[in-house]
Amino acid sequence: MSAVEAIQDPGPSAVRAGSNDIAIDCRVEKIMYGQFLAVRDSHVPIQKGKITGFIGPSGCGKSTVLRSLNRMNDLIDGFKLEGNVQFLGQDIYDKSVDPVVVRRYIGMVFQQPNPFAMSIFDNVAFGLRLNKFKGDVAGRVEHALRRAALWDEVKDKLKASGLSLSGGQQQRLCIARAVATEPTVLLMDEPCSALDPIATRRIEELMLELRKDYTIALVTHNMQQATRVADITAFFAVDISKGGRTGYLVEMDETARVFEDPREQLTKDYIGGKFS
Ligand SMILES: Nc1ncnc2c1ncn2[C@@H]1O[C@H](COP(=O)(O)OP(=O)(O)OP(=O)(O)O)[C@@H](O)[C@H]1O
Repeated sequence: MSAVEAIQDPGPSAVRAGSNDIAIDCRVEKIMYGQFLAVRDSHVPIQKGKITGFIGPSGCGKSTVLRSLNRMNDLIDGFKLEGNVQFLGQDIYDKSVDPVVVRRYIGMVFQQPNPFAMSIFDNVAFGLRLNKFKGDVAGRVEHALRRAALWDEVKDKLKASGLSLSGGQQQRLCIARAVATEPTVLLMDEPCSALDPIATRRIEELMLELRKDYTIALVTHNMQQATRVADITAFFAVDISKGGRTGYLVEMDETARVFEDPREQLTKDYIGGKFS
Protein backbone atom coordinates (compact mmCIF):
# COMPACT_ATOMS: atom_id res chain seq x y z
CA MET A 1 0.00 0.00 0.00
CA SER A 2 1.38 3.45 -0.88
CA ALA A 3 1.54 6.19 1.72
CA VAL A 4 -1.24 8.08 -0.04
CA GLU A 5 -3.54 5.08 0.08
CA ALA A 6 -2.83 4.53 3.74
CA ILE A 7 -5.72 6.79 4.77
CA GLN A 8 -8.89 5.37 3.29
CA ASP A 9 -11.56 7.68 1.90
CA PRO A 10 -14.22 7.53 4.60
CA GLY A 11 -17.00 8.41 2.14
CA PRO A 12 -19.69 11.06 2.65
CA SER A 13 -21.80 9.01 5.04
CA ALA A 14 -18.92 8.53 7.45
CA VAL A 15 -19.70 11.75 9.30
CA ARG A 16 -22.84 10.40 10.88
CA ALA A 17 -23.04 6.71 10.10
CA GLY A 18 -21.17 3.82 11.64
CA SER A 19 -21.31 1.80 14.78
CA ASN A 20 -18.66 3.95 16.37
CA ASP A 21 -19.60 7.59 16.83
CA ILE A 22 -16.03 8.84 17.20
CA ALA A 23 -14.43 10.59 14.22
CA ILE A 24 -11.06 11.26 15.85
CA ASP A 25 -9.93 9.48 18.98
CA CYS A 26 -7.05 11.48 20.41
CA ARG A 27 -5.11 10.00 23.33
CA VAL A 28 -2.28 12.23 24.40
CA GLU A 29 0.26 10.87 26.85
CA LYS A 30 2.70 13.68 26.23
CA ILE A 31 3.14 16.46 23.72
CA MET A 32 6.61 17.96 23.80
CA TYR A 33 8.12 20.99 22.11
CA GLY A 34 11.79 20.08 22.50
CA GLN A 35 12.28 19.55 26.25
CA PHE A 36 9.06 21.42 27.16
CA LEU A 37 6.10 19.26 28.21
CA ALA A 38 3.18 21.22 26.71
CA VAL A 39 0.28 18.77 27.24
CA ARG A 40 -0.08 15.55 29.24
CA ASP A 41 -2.61 12.79 29.91
CA SER A 42 -5.59 13.92 27.85
CA HIS A 43 -8.10 11.67 26.13
CA VAL A 44 -10.07 13.82 23.70
CA PRO A 45 -12.57 11.88 21.58
CA ILE A 46 -14.16 14.00 18.82
CA GLN A 47 -17.70 12.83 18.08
CA LYS A 48 -19.00 12.56 14.54
CA GLY A 49 -21.44 15.21 13.35
CA LYS A 50 -20.96 17.39 16.44
CA ILE A 51 -19.14 20.56 17.32
CA THR A 52 -16.59 20.03 20.07
CA GLY A 53 -15.36 23.23 21.70
CA PHE A 54 -11.96 23.44 23.43
CA ILE A 55 -11.88 26.04 26.19
CA GLY A 56 -9.40 26.93 28.92
CA PRO A 57 -6.88 29.55 30.01
CA SER A 58 -4.08 30.76 27.79
CA GLY A 59 -1.29 28.22 27.35
CA CYS A 60 -3.33 25.17 28.42
CA GLY A 61 -2.67 23.48 25.07
CA LYS A 62 -5.97 23.94 23.21
CA SER A 63 -4.28 24.83 19.91
CA THR A 64 -1.55 22.26 20.43
CA VAL A 65 -4.09 19.46 20.83
CA LEU A 66 -6.20 20.77 17.93
CA ARG A 67 -3.19 20.93 15.62
CA SER A 68 -2.23 17.40 16.63
CA LEU A 69 -5.51 16.15 15.18
CA ASN A 70 -4.34 16.65 11.59
CA ARG A 71 -0.55 16.60 12.04
CA MET A 72 -0.27 20.34 11.60
CA ASN A 73 2.29 20.33 14.45
CA ASP A 74 4.62 18.19 12.32
CA LEU A 75 5.72 21.48 10.78
CA ILE A 76 7.10 22.67 14.15
CA ASP A 77 10.70 21.80 15.03
CA GLY A 78 10.98 19.71 18.20
CA PHE A 79 7.29 18.69 18.27
CA LYS A 80 6.75 15.16 19.53
CA LEU A 81 3.52 13.36 20.37
CA GLU A 82 3.47 10.32 22.61
CA GLY A 83 0.09 8.68 22.44
CA ASN A 84 -2.23 7.86 19.62
CA VAL A 85 -4.53 9.73 17.25
CA GLN A 86 -6.98 7.58 15.32
CA PHE A 87 -9.10 8.97 12.50
CA LEU A 88 -12.01 6.62 11.86
CA GLY A 89 -9.92 3.85 13.36
CA GLN A 90 -6.72 4.62 11.42
CA ASP A 91 -3.54 5.81 13.13
CA ILE A 92 -2.74 9.16 11.48
CA TYR A 93 0.81 9.15 12.92
CA ASP A 94 1.64 5.80 11.36
CA LYS A 95 4.87 6.07 9.35
CA SER A 96 3.08 5.01 6.17
CA VAL A 97 0.58 7.87 6.36
CA ASP A 98 1.18 11.02 4.30
CA PRO A 99 0.26 14.13 6.37
CA VAL A 100 -0.99 15.89 3.22
CA VAL A 101 -3.58 13.15 2.86
CA VAL A 102 -4.52 13.46 6.54
CA ARG A 103 -5.17 17.18 6.00
CA ARG A 104 -7.28 16.41 2.94
CA TYR A 105 -9.75 14.64 5.28
CA ILE A 106 -9.16 16.78 8.36
CA GLY A 107 -9.13 20.40 7.18
CA MET A 108 -8.16 23.48 9.14
CA VAL A 109 -9.26 27.09 9.53
CA PHE A 110 -6.93 29.44 11.40
CA GLN A 111 -7.30 32.37 13.77
CA GLN A 112 -6.30 35.03 11.25
CA PRO A 113 -8.08 34.79 7.92
CA ASN A 114 -5.17 33.84 5.66
CA PRO A 115 -6.25 33.87 2.03
CA PHE A 116 -3.38 33.38 -0.38
CA ALA A 117 -2.34 36.27 -2.63
CA MET A 118 -4.27 34.84 -5.54
CA SER A 119 -7.78 35.07 -6.94
CA ILE A 120 -10.87 34.04 -4.99
CA PHE A 121 -11.31 31.12 -7.39
CA ASP A 122 -7.71 29.96 -7.06
CA ASN A 123 -7.85 30.20 -3.28
CA VAL A 124 -10.72 27.72 -3.19
CA ALA A 125 -9.23 25.52 -5.93
CA PHE A 126 -5.86 25.40 -4.14
CA GLY A 127 -6.43 22.21 -2.14
CA LEU A 128 -8.05 20.49 -5.11
CA ARG A 129 -4.96 21.17 -7.23
CA LEU A 130 -2.65 20.13 -4.39
CA ASN A 131 -4.52 16.83 -4.24
CA LYS A 132 -4.45 16.49 -8.05
CA PHE A 133 -8.25 16.50 -8.25
CA LYS A 134 -9.29 15.40 -11.75
CA GLY A 135 -13.00 16.29 -11.71
CA ASP A 136 -14.98 19.51 -12.25
CA VAL A 137 -12.89 22.12 -10.41
CA ALA A 138 -15.25 25.03 -11.20
CA GLY A 139 -18.22 23.03 -9.89
CA ARG A 140 -16.37 22.18 -6.71
CA VAL A 141 -15.32 25.80 -6.20
CA GLU A 142 -18.91 27.02 -6.57
CA HIS A 143 -20.19 24.33 -4.24
CA ALA A 144 -17.56 25.19 -1.59
CA LEU A 145 -18.33 28.92 -1.83
CA ARG A 146 -22.03 28.17 -1.43
CA ARG A 147 -21.30 25.95 1.59
CA ALA A 148 -19.33 28.81 3.11
CA ALA A 149 -22.24 31.24 2.49
CA LEU A 150 -20.03 33.40 0.28
CA TRP A 151 -21.12 32.57 -3.27
CA ASP A 152 -23.68 35.38 -3.66
CA GLU A 153 -21.13 37.97 -2.57
CA VAL A 154 -18.30 36.83 -4.87
CA LYS A 155 -19.84 35.02 -7.85
CA ASP A 156 -19.30 38.06 -10.12
CA LYS A 157 -15.68 38.64 -9.08
CA LEU A 158 -14.07 35.24 -8.83
CA LYS A 159 -10.92 36.61 -10.48
CA ALA A 160 -10.49 39.36 -7.87
CA SER A 161 -7.83 38.83 -5.23
CA GLY A 162 -8.89 36.99 -2.08
CA LEU A 163 -7.12 39.78 -0.20
CA SER A 164 -9.65 42.34 -1.51
CA LEU A 165 -12.42 40.86 0.67
CA SER A 166 -13.43 42.05 4.15
CA GLY A 167 -12.10 40.16 7.19
CA GLY A 168 -15.32 38.20 7.65
CA GLN A 169 -15.49 37.38 3.94
CA GLN A 170 -11.83 36.32 4.00
CA GLN A 171 -12.57 33.92 6.84
CA ARG A 172 -15.53 32.48 4.91
CA LEU A 173 -13.19 32.17 1.90
CA CYS A 174 -10.78 30.18 4.09
CA ILE A 175 -13.69 27.98 5.17
CA ALA A 176 -14.58 27.48 1.48
CA ARG A 177 -10.94 26.56 0.81
CA ALA A 178 -11.06 24.05 3.66
CA VAL A 179 -14.34 22.42 2.57
CA ALA A 180 -13.45 22.31 -1.16
CA THR A 181 -11.63 19.01 -0.74
CA GLU A 182 -14.71 17.65 1.07
CA PRO A 183 -13.02 16.80 4.34
CA THR A 184 -14.74 14.78 7.04
CA VAL A 185 -13.56 16.94 9.92
CA LEU A 186 -12.95 20.68 10.18
CA LEU A 187 -10.56 22.01 12.81
CA MET A 188 -11.16 25.67 13.65
CA ASP A 189 -8.59 27.51 15.74
CA GLU A 190 -10.31 30.62 17.14
CA PRO A 191 -11.80 31.41 13.73
CA CYS A 192 -13.60 34.53 14.98
CA SER A 193 -10.96 36.16 17.13
CA ALA A 194 -10.00 38.67 14.42
CA LEU A 195 -13.60 39.46 13.46
CA ASP A 196 -16.19 42.01 14.59
CA PRO A 197 -19.38 40.82 16.34
CA ILE A 198 -21.47 40.76 13.15
CA ALA A 199 -18.91 38.75 11.18
CA THR A 200 -18.48 36.51 14.24
CA ARG A 201 -22.21 35.81 14.36
CA ARG A 202 -22.15 34.95 10.66
CA ILE A 203 -19.33 32.43 11.15
CA GLU A 204 -21.11 30.91 14.16
CA GLU A 205 -24.27 30.44 12.07
CA LEU A 206 -22.13 28.92 9.36
CA MET A 207 -20.56 26.47 11.82
CA LEU A 208 -24.02 25.30 12.88
CA GLU A 209 -24.95 24.86 9.22
CA LEU A 210 -21.68 23.00 8.44
CA ARG A 211 -22.26 20.65 11.37
CA LYS A 212 -24.91 18.92 9.23
CA ASP A 213 -22.14 17.62 6.97
CA TYR A 214 -18.93 17.86 8.97
CA THR A 215 -17.53 17.03 12.34
CA ILE A 216 -16.05 20.19 13.84
CA ALA A 217 -13.49 20.81 16.58
CA LEU A 218 -13.25 24.44 17.65
CA VAL A 219 -10.79 26.28 19.87
CA THR A 220 -12.38 29.34 21.40
CA HIS A 221 -11.44 31.89 24.03
CA ASN A 222 -15.01 32.98 24.17
CA MET A 223 -17.12 30.97 26.59
CA GLN A 224 -20.34 32.46 25.21
CA GLN A 225 -19.31 31.19 21.80
CA ALA A 226 -18.81 27.71 23.22
CA THR A 227 -22.30 27.77 24.76
CA ARG A 228 -23.80 29.07 21.48
CA VAL A 229 -22.26 26.54 19.12
CA ALA A 230 -20.53 23.63 20.85
CA ASP A 231 -22.43 20.40 21.50
CA ILE A 232 -19.53 19.05 23.55
CA THR A 233 -17.04 21.10 25.54
CA ALA A 234 -13.55 20.07 26.56
CA PHE A 235 -12.06 22.16 29.37
CA PHE A 236 -8.26 22.26 29.64
CA ALA A 237 -6.19 23.79 32.41
CA VAL A 238 -2.52 24.39 33.17
CA ASP A 239 -0.71 22.29 35.78
CA ILE A 240 2.03 24.28 37.50
CA SER A 241 2.47 21.82 40.39
CA LYS A 242 5.75 20.38 39.12
CA GLY A 243 7.36 23.69 38.28
CA GLY A 244 6.37 23.57 34.60
CA ARG A 245 3.32 24.83 32.76
CA THR A 246 1.68 21.74 31.34
CA GLY A 247 -1.79 21.65 29.85
CA TYR A 248 -4.20 18.79 30.49
CA LEU A 249 -7.85 17.96 29.97
CA VAL A 250 -9.86 18.56 33.14
CA GLU A 251 -13.25 17.41 31.87
CA MET A 252 -15.20 16.92 28.68
CA ASP A 253 -18.94 16.50 28.39
CA GLU A 254 -22.14 17.89 26.85
CA THR A 255 -21.72 21.68 26.82
CA ALA A 256 -24.79 22.28 29.03
CA ARG A 257 -23.42 19.88 31.62
CA VAL A 258 -19.94 21.47 31.65
CA PHE A 259 -21.35 24.97 32.07
CA GLU A 260 -24.30 24.28 34.37
CA ASP A 261 -23.16 21.33 36.44
CA PRO A 262 -19.42 20.74 36.03
CA ARG A 263 -17.86 17.78 37.78
CA GLU A 264 -14.64 19.51 38.76
CA GLN A 265 -14.15 22.48 41.06
CA LEU A 266 -11.52 23.84 38.65
CA THR A 267 -14.10 23.98 35.86
CA LYS A 268 -16.56 25.76 38.17
CA ASP A 269 -13.92 28.32 39.08
CA TYR A 270 -12.96 28.94 35.45
CA ILE A 271 -16.52 29.25 34.25
CA GLY A 272 -17.35 31.43 37.26
CA GLY A 273 -14.54 33.79 36.20
CA LYS A 274 -12.32 33.07 39.22
CA PHE A 275 -9.30 32.74 36.91
CA SER A 276 -8.65 33.26 33.23
N1 LIG B 1 5.84 26.17 18.43
C1 LIG B 1 5.99 26.09 19.76
N2 LIG B 1 7.20 25.92 20.29
C2 LIG B 1 7.38 25.85 21.62
N3 LIG B 1 6.38 25.94 22.52
C3 LIG B 1 5.14 26.12 22.04
C4 LIG B 1 4.88 26.21 20.63
N4 LIG B 1 3.54 26.39 20.46
C5 LIG B 1 3.02 26.42 21.70
N5 LIG B 1 3.96 26.26 22.64
C6 LIG B 1 3.75 26.24 24.09
O1 LIG B 1 2.86 25.17 24.39
C7 LIG B 1 1.95 25.55 25.39
C8 LIG B 1 0.53 25.39 24.85
O2 LIG B 1 0.36 26.37 23.83
P1 LIG B 1 -1.00 26.47 23.00
O3 LIG B 1 -0.82 27.56 21.99
O4 LIG B 1 -1.36 25.13 22.53
O5 LIG B 1 -2.02 26.91 24.14
P2 LIG B 1 -3.47 27.54 24.00
O6 LIG B 1 -4.28 26.97 25.11
O7 LIG B 1 -3.97 27.36 22.62
O8 LIG B 1 -3.12 29.06 24.30
P3 LIG B 1 -3.82 30.41 23.81
O9 LIG B 1 -5.23 30.33 24.35
O10 LIG B 1 -3.01 31.48 24.47
O11 LIG B 1 -3.76 30.44 22.32
C9 LIG B 1 2.28 26.99 25.78
O12 LIG B 1 3.09 26.97 26.93
C10 LIG B 1 3.05 27.49 24.58
O13 LIG B 1 3.99 28.48 24.96
